[in-house]
Amino acid sequence: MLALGKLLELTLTDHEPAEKTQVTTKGARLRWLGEGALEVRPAENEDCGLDLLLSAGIHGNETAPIELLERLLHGVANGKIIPKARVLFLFGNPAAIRKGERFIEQDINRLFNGRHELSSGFEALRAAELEQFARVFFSKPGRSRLHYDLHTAIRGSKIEQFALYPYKEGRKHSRRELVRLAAAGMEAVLLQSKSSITFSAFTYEQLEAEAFTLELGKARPFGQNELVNLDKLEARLIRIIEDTEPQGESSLDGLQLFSVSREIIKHSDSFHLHLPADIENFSELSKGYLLAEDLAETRWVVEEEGARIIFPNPKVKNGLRAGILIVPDSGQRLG
Ligand SMILES: O=C(O)CCC(=O)N[C@@H](CCC(=O)O)C(=O)O
Ligand SMILES: [Zn+2]
Repeated sequence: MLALGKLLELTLTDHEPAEKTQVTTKGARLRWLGEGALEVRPAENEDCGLDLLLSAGIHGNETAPIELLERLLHGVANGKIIPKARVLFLFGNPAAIRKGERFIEQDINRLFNGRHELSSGFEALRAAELEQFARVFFSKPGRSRLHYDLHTAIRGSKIEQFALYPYKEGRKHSRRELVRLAAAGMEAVLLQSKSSITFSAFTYEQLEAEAFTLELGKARPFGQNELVNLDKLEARLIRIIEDTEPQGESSLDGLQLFSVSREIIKHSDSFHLHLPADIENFSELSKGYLLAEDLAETRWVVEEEGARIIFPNPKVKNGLRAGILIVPDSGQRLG
């Protein structure tokens, strides 16, 4: 196995490899770009024209996606996967991965799209660095751009694997990408309805990539992910990397669509969320339900028909989202 194929080991031991570029037996080029960042280039004349960014470990305790990227990279490094796409592998928050924590000082996934400039500390610096890796990677004109930012969730979920699709004014969500996600095992897609400060929102809004946050199950420590079944996603990612996806797929069967109705923002320490601590993602909330209260008599009451809650978290810092209210979507506005 080429030393650069062991990106996770290098990252966990905070080690800089002596050799920064290596070539696989199949002619693919691996290039170490910095901590937790490795670019794969297909052999000469093999390039299918796709630039694929795969990130994981934006939250350090979300290990199943990190293990998945590690398997893919091993496959490339030992010649079992023959890349036709350019691929950038990124482990988002190395220090947090080493500690097995979601973050050290602050959540990196709230520091993109310029937010890092308003902050300080190493997570702000890392967010700027991740933006720069992505910006350089997606700077080649005339190529397709795809970004999957892989996560696992804090709590259990009625729908285990789903994607969040960022939003940009004037840009339509792509039906074709949803077909791809369905084939990759995603059971639902949440269409965002406003700009955001996450990594996938940055690559979608600023770098013209098709970009998604993928939620793949419940977060557990390394080696304890047997309940997170990533077989379908892994098989699809290998097909994307090798450019062997089937032609003419069009089915969205089994894929539920939702749109984001509102983000619940925690404004102060007085914020109180009226949900049981063990509530699952996608739990339904009835109209009229008092979901949360905050200072100055702010009340969050469910007004939407068919509303469900995801990512409820009253422990976030003030000013950040403490949950997302979603509603079923007919898919009529897909492009
Ligand atoms: O389980 C939770 O509450 C959070 C899981 C998680 O990390 N989700 C991402 C979603 C990013 C997005 O909105 O695209 C996050 O909160 O950063
Ligand atoms: Zn996460």
